Amino acid sequence: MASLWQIAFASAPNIFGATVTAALFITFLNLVRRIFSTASLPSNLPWVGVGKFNNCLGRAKSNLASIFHLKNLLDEGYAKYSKNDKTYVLPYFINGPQVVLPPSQISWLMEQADDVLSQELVNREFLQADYAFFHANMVDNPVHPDIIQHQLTKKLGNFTDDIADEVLAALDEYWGTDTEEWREVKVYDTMLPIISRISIRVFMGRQLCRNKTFTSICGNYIRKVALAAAAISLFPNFLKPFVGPIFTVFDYILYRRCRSFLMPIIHDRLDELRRPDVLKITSEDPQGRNDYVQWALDHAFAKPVVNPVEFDPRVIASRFSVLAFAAIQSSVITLTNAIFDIAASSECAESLTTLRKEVLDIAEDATATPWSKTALSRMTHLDSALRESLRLNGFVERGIMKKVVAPEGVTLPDGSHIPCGTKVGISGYSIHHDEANYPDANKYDAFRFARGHETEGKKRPQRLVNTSDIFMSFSHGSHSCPGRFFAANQLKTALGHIALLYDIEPIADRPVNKWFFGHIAPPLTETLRVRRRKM
Ligand code: HEM
Repeated sequence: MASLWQIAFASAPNIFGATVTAALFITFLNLVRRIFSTASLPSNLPWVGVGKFNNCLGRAKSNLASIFHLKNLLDEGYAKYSKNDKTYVLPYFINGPQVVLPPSQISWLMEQADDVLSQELVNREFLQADYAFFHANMVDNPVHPDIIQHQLTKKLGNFTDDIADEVLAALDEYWGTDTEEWREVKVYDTMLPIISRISIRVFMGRQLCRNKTFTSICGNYIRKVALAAAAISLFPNFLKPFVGPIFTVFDYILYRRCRSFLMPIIHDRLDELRRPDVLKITSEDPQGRNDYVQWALDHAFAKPVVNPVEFDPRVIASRFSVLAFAAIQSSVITLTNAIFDIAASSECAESLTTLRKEVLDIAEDATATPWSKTALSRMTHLDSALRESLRLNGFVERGIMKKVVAPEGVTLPDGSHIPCGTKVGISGYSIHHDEANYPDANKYDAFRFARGHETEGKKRPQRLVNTSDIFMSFSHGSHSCPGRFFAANQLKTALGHIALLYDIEPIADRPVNKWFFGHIAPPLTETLRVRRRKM
C-alpha cells in the first residue's frame, strides 16, 4: 500500500497546478474588478477619459486608456478640469486611480501632516519596494533621506575634484579621445557606466569605482524596476509576497553579488571600530574616512538611542544598494535626456559653445579648482540646460503624490471627502507643459532658466536644485528629492566636461521618450555621433 508521503509526492504536480490556476484566476477577477471599480471615490469627482459614459463602462474605458495613453488623459484632465480650478480623477489601472488637484491647491497638499497624507507610501508602492529592496528594514525604517542630507550633501565640497577626475577618465574611455574621426555612441549605455563610476567614487572610493564588475552590478541593479513593479502591481496584495520574489529574482542575484563586495569592507570597518576591552563599537573612526559605510555608522551613532540593527552589515549593504539605485538611474536618465535635447535643438552648436564658454570663463576666474562647489554654483547655463530638460522630459509624471493614511479619510479643499488609501496629488507633467507657466512649453529652450526669473524686482537665474509650484521634477516640499544637490553636482560636472571636450553632431528629430505606467523612459538604444575637440 502506498504511504501517505508517496501519495502526497505523486499528487504534488496536480496540487501545484491547481494552486497556480486558482491564483491566476483570482488575479484575473481582481483585474476585472479594478477596471470597473469606483475605488470608493465620491460621485461628484469627474473621471477623465470616460467620454460619454459616466458609469462603470466609462471607467473601464478610461482605465484601459491609462495603460498606453496616460499622457492623453493627463492633457485632457488638465485642460478640462485643472485649468478651471477643479479636481478630477485620473485612472491608473496598475496602481489604482489618483485624485488630481488643481494647481491652486498645492499649498494645501504640502501642509498636510505625514500621518494624514503620506508621500513615502506612494513611492514605496510605485517601486513595489516591499518586494524589490530585499530587506524588511529598508522599507520600514528608511534612513536614506537623513544620510543624504546630513552626510553626503554636507560633505559634497570634499568630493568635487574626485568627481571631475572620474568624469574625465570615464569620458576618455567611453566617448574616446580621437580628435579626427566621429564616433557613434549609444548615449544611455555610455552614461550608465560613467554615472555609476562617479557615484561609486563618491560613495565608496576610487578602488571600487574602477572595478567594472562592481560598477556594472550597481548600475544595473533594479534597472528594470518599472517592469517588475508593474508586473507585481497586477496581483492582489495577498499574492504579492509569492510573486514578488519571482519578478525580482535577477535583481536579487545582483543584490547578492553587490553584497559580496561590500560585506568584507563593512566587517573590516566594524572590527577596526570595535574597542577590544568592551567589544563595543565606538563612534570614532581614527582614520576619519568619508564614505557610505562611515556615513551609515556616524548616522547610527548620532541617534539619541543607538539601534543595534543599524550596525548589521546586511542592513548597511542593502541600504547601499538602494542608494546606488536612487542615485545612479535617476542621473543616467536625466543626462541621457539632456544630451538628446541639446543634440536635437535647432541651436545645438550654439548651446554647446555657450556652455563651453561658461566653463572656461569660470575656470579662468577660479582660484582653486574649476569644478569647486563655488565655481559650479556660478555655472547657471549648465543649471539651465539640465533643468529645462527635466522640465520637458522628466522621468516621472507626478509632481507631488500622497496617499491618504488617516483612517477617517480626508476632506479636500473643494469639500469632497476621499477615503483612506486614496492617492491624491498634483501632476508635475501637466504643470511643466502649461504655456501659461512656460511660453513655448513644448520646445527645448536650453537657457530658459538662465535668462532668469523676476524675484524682488531682480531677474535671477533659476538653479537646477530649486523646486517650486511650477517645477517639480524633484517633487516639491518636505519630501522633495534629498539627493538633488549631489545629482546637480555630478550632472553639471559631467555635462560641463562633455561641452568642453566634445562636438556633438546635431540630429533632426529627437527620439521619443516612451511612457510606461507613469514612468517615462529616455531613448535607451539610440545613438549620437561625437568627436573629441582639438584643444
Ligand atoms: C536628476 C536626478 C534625480 C531626480 C530627477 C530625482 C527625482 C526624485 C523625485 C521626483 C523624488 C520624489 C519621489 C516621490 O516622492 O514621488 C525623489 C526622491 C528621492 N530621491 Fe531623488 N532624484 C534624483 C537624484 C537622486 C540622487 C542622486 C539620490 C541619492 C544620492 C536620490 C535619492 C532620493 C531619495 C532617497 C528619495 C526619497 C525621499 C523620501 O522618501 O523622502 N535622488 N527623487
